[in-house]
Formats: sequence, C-alpha cells, structure tokens
Amino acid sequence: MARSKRRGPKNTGSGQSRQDKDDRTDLIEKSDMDNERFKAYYRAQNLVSEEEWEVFYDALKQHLPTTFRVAGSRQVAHTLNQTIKDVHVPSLSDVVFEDQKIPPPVQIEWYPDGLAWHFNVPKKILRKSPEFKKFHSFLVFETEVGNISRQEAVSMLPPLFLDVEPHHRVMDMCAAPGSKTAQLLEALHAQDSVTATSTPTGLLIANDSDHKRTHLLIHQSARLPSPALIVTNLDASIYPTIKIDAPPGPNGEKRTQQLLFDRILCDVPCSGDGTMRKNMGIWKNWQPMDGNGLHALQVRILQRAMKLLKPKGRIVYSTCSLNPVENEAVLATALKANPEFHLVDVSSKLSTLKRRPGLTIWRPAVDRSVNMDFGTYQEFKNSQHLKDNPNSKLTESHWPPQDVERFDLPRSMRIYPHLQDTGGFFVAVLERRALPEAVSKKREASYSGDLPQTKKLRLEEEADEAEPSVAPKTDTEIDADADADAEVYLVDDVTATANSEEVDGASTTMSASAQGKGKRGMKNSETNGGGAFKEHPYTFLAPTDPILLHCIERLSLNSDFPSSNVLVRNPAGDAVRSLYLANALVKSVVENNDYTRIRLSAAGTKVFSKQDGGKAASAPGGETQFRILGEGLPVILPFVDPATIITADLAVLKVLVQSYYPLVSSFAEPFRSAVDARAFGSHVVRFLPGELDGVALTHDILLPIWKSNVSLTLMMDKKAKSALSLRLFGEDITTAGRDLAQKQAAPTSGSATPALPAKVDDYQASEMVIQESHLLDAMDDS
Ligand SMILES: C[S@@+](CC[C@H](N)C(=O)[O-])C[C@H]1O[C@@H](n2cnc3c(N)ncnc32)[C@H](O)[C@@H]1O
Repeated sequence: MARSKRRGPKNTGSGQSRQDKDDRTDLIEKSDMDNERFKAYYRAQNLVSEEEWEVFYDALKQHLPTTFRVAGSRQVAHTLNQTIKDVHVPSLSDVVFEDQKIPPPVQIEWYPDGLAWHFNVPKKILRKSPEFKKFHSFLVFETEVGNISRQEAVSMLPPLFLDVEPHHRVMDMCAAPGSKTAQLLEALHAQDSVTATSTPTGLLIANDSDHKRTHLLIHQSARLPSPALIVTNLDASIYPTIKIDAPPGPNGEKRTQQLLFDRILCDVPCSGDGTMRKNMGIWKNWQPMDGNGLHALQVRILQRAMKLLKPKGRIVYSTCSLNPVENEAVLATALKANPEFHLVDVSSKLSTLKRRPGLTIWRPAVDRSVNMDFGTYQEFKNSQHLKDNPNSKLTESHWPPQDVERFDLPRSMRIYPHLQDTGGFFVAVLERRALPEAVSKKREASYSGDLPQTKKLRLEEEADEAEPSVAPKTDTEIDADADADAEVYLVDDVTATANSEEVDGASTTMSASAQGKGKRGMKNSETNGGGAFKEHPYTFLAPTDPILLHCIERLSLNSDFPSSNVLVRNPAGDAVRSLYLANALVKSVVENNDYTRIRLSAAGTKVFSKQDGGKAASAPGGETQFRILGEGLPVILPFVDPATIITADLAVLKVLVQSYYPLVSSFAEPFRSAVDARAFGSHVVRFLPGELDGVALTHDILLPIWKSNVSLTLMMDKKAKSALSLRLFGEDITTAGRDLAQKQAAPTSGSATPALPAKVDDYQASEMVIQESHLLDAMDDS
C-alpha cells in the first residue's frame, strides 16, 4: 500500500506494538464511514452495477475477518493444518459468549489445500473466551516461529498466480514487509521435508526502496531460512542489471551474463483504498488524486520488471487499490510499450475465487473535486481546465488507450469486498512471448564459443532486437541512471520511498535519480535512519579456511557440504562470528556485481555462530566453539552425518522444554550415556515419534542442543520453545511460560518462583541463553 505521510492511515503492518494498536487514531465510528468523493468517483467508474452498489459500499464498512495461512514446508504445514482441524476447530465449535454463539474458524475456499483460514471474532472475545484465548495464543506462538502467517486473504493471491518453482529465478520488486516474499520463498522450497530444507537451485531477490522496511524483510525471512534469498534496497523503477557467471569463453576465460528472471512480482506502492476495512483512516482522507500521482511510478516499476524478465517468463502485477488509474491504466501503458507481453487468461486458476474482469472504460478525475468531465486525453489536452491548471501532471497514460480492446484488460482480476468478505484487490498476470528460434540459437552459440568472445552479449538487448519495444528507456539509459545514483546513495541520507513529493496533490515516490539531483522540493522527513548505506562486505571463505574446516569437522558435516559457498560479513572478511550459506546462484550474484551500486542488504542464511561469552565460548581445551543455529539447522541437516545424530524420546524432549539447563545425570538411559559420550559443544538430537502421558509426537523433530560439562541446553529461542510446547503438550510448560502463568495468577505476589527450579551448571546461565529475537507482530500488510 502507499506509504503516504501526509494523509491516510499509518501503515499498520509489522512492527506495530499492541500499545500502538490500542492507541490507533484512525478507528472511526460506522456513521463516519462515508466519503462523497469516493462514491462519486467509483460509481462513475461502474465498478459494479447500480443495483450492486449498496452491497459493495456497505461491505467496505464491515469489520475485516482475521485471516491466516499455514506456512512453512508442505509437510509441516499439513501437520499443523490437521491440528487446527482436529483440535482447535472442534474446541471452538460450541463457544457461546454473552449468549451469542461464536462461529469457529473456517477454511478459505479458494486457497490450495485448505491451508488458509478466516474467522471473525471481536478482540474482546479473543481476550475473554478461554477457548479463543487458547487458540489466539496458539496463533501468536506459531506466527512467531514462522509456521503461521497472518495475512489478508487477498494479499495471498499474487504469489499463487505467479506459480513459482524451485528452479526459478524470482524477483519481488516491492517486497516489504514481506508477507508475499514468505509465500514465494515457500514455493521455492516446495521440496522441503519436515526435518530438512532442500536447497533450491533458483533464487529470490526481495527488494524494497525503503531501508528500514528492508530490514523488516530480512527479519521476517529468518522464519524460513534460505540459502537462495537475496535482499536489496533499491528503487525498483531503475533496478540495475545484475550479472551472473556465464559459461567460460573458448579459452576458458571468465564471462558474465545478465540475470534475467523467470518470475517477477510487482506488488507496487498504491493508494491502498482496497484496505479501507482495515485502514479506516482512508474513509476520511480519500481523494482521487492519490492514484493519479502514483500512476507514473507504477508504470515505471512494471516496465522495469518487463525489461528484467526472461522470454516465456511471468509477471504478476498487483495493488490493493480499486482505482483503474493504478491498475488497468498501468497495464495498458506498459503493454502498449512492450508488445512482446500479453495478459494471461487465468480464469480457470483458483476456480472458486470470486472475481470481476478488469475494466476497459474509465475516466481519471482531473482535480480533487472529482471532476471527471474528460472522456479522452485529447479532450483534456484541449480543455480550458488544462489552460487554467498548466502544472497538471496528468498524461495520456491515465486514460484508456483508443485501441484498449487489444490488451485484453478483462483478463486482469478485480476482487471486491462483498464477493467473499475480503479487502479490495487487483491482480494481473503478464507473460513475455518466447524468443524466435533464431535468436535462441544465436544466444546458445554465444556461450559455446561460436561467436567472437569480445561480443559480450546482453540477453536483454537480444530480446529487444527480436521484438522491438517502444519502452521509454533503454537498459543503457537505466544503467546510466543507476550509475549516477550510486554515488548519491553513498553520500545522501535518503530513501526512495520515504521522500514523498507532491504530484497533483498526491503523495508519491521520487525516483532515486530525482532524489540524487535534489529535484522538486524533496521532503526528507523520513529517512532511512541509517545515514549512508553501511552494510558490511560479503566475503566467501576459502574451503580451506581453518575455522570453516573446524566447523565442518566438529559438526560432522559430510563431503557434500558446499564449503565454497560459505560467506562472512565483516570488513576483514574473516570467520569471526557468523557464517552464512548461499546457494550457487546467490554466490554468483554476490561475486559478479558492484556493491557500491547495488545496495545488497542480505545474501544467503546464517547457519553457524560463534558461541558467545566467557568459559562457554571455548571447550575445556580452550578451543573456540561454533554452534549450529536453530534456524540454520534445517539448511545444514542434509549434510550432517546421520551417525552423529543422537536419538531421544518425548520424555527427554519434555525435560529439555521444561528447564533451561537440566543435568546430563538427570536423564534416563540410553539417552544419558549417549550424551555423556559426546564432546563439549553443539549436537543434533532427533526426537522420535511416540507417546507420553496421552501426548503424541507424530513425526520426527530435529533440534540443536549444546552440551557443556554437566548439563544440556535446547538451543531454541524462548518463543520457539513456547510454541513447540503449546503444540506438543497443549500448554506452555517452559520456564518462561510457567513464570508468566504464575505472574498472571498472582499479580501482586512479587517475584515469581519457577515451579521447577532451573538447573544451572558451572557455566553462566546468561551466557547460554540465546537471545535471537523474532518479530512479534504478524505480517498483515497487504
Ligand atoms: C504494497 S507494499 C508491498 C507489500 C509487500 N509486497 C508484502 O506483501 O508484504 C509496497 C512497497 O513498495 C515499496 N516501494 C515504494 N516505492 C518503491 C520503489 N520505487 N521501489 C521499490 N519499492 C518501493 C514500499 O516501501 C512498500 O514497502
């Protein structure tokens, strides 16, 4: 959604605290949910028939149901979904609150495999009904660990239409805060199992021009650690060319080629009026010029995506706006300029999704008073209105083109709130035609050495050669822009999104080049907060690096471990603290590009970390210890020698969940001897399916532990531990959970004593507790 600072609702996405939510100033009475300009504008656009208008308008005023998606790998998701169906739904089916029967959650009909749910229960009931309170805790904890994603139903659509596969090269151009990025990552990792992640051969670049929001994106994506993920912080409308390795030249010389994408998501900044049911401030502030002002940026982002796409590739363009100027008008302009693209008929996909076809007739409003007098741009151009308002930024592109029929705009999809009780949304799927055979052959020849090696081929230019495009900027021009901007990035404290300018009264985004040149009265009220771009460099360790070899040996990784794909991020390029794993394609991107120009915020995923603090940091012999990170384990697991994995049962898991540092001697055999025989440091335990006191573990769970001299620690952060406890034992039996329950039961009793004393061995407890924070807030931006 658009991030207007001047008006409209504050983005209520991730990062907002409960306190903030309670303090919301955009919550308004139903009687105030009315806006004459909105009515006049959209009635005239004929979004729905006259008879349907009232139902449509009334639906915008209704409380939006809570929706969530069961995330994670396919198997984990199905297991958790079954728990919701078999345990939670039955327990919520007979809830009566203040004499009213409260309906349980139901599955969203159109979402594949029934993995998305919605329920409409007021907050008061979530807080007071014991059954819903329990369900709510379950949702909060599972969201925390990444198994559930709270996301608006309609916001789940774009990734579904993108059809991502594990080998795809995927770009999410406007990705923060990242709910759709998470879906795309899941699709890349579709081959993951319950216990281990696959390493996709493709990659996902998640980009956002807002520096702070990019970091939110990194944080969110830690829930699905992936060696295939890159995060960048760039203006998508001038996204630079990314280079990767090409097959070597005839004499073995190194060559590069442009990275072109199979799939691109353009979930562009927009006026966001489809989110009115959630962002109620829009009722007060809506005016038609918001969409007019964003149109040009939306076109530029879509056209840049078109330039970055492979032949036969697919783009999904989406907004949470109802405005045709931000939707069909953008498509028509971009399709006209790029005739090698067409809209795909996706009417048979998600067949139960109720949708309306894209419009072919619309009229922009030319001022705030919703003046819609001009049916064509020509009329507007010759009008007295334009003579009186010579600074109007409205262009031909805001109106339907004369040959509108040729773009198949009805193939795009409009989702209205009254159709299936959701927010409003717009989605379109675009495809690029395949290259003519002659060009494909020429390209292949270029890599097998048939062409002079001096002819460094730009694949993008070849595609253009085959199918001349009338795009407004060439790649070379865009590259030149980006080059010019690179210097600016390093000296100016600015971000693209943060610096809004007024275009016909609308808040919109300046291009990075406009920012750099200090054009047009830039407001700099919100900056990237971090000054110049200050990310550390990325250095791949040599496979012979002693610390890397030490990690491989101590953690018993097999020879398949891609030790040449391990990178570190510090000025010296040494393995001092954290080690990250990237797949081959991510490595190729990192190694072939200039990061004074490309603001690279993250690459790959953190897998090992130095064990911190005092004596715990080094083994009794004094050697430095690295540990497998909890979130890194699924990535590393395929390479861990199975013989080194310790097996245990549910009883062991219960003790490890209940207390921080149980003594090795407190465990029953055979686990005690198995652990006793192990060295000081990081190990992996496989908890086998079984039953304990009526609790069933239905599939293997693999978790990292740390063994010190006499005790063990489960290496999970507190919240992940609580989520596991709730899922397995139906209650939070962790020390933190018990403390909290005690405090809640006796709020005035002062210091709460844990029901089970935590056993602390000779190494300091504080050194052993891992404080890997996760964002509490769910990702609920659309
Ligand atoms: C609709 S939101 C994206 C929501 C996101 N796709 C999700 O599902 O969580 C639009 C995003 O575009 C970003 N943005 C605005 N202008 C941009 C630009 N020129 N280039 C890249 N990102 C931009 C904003 O910071 C915002 O995060």
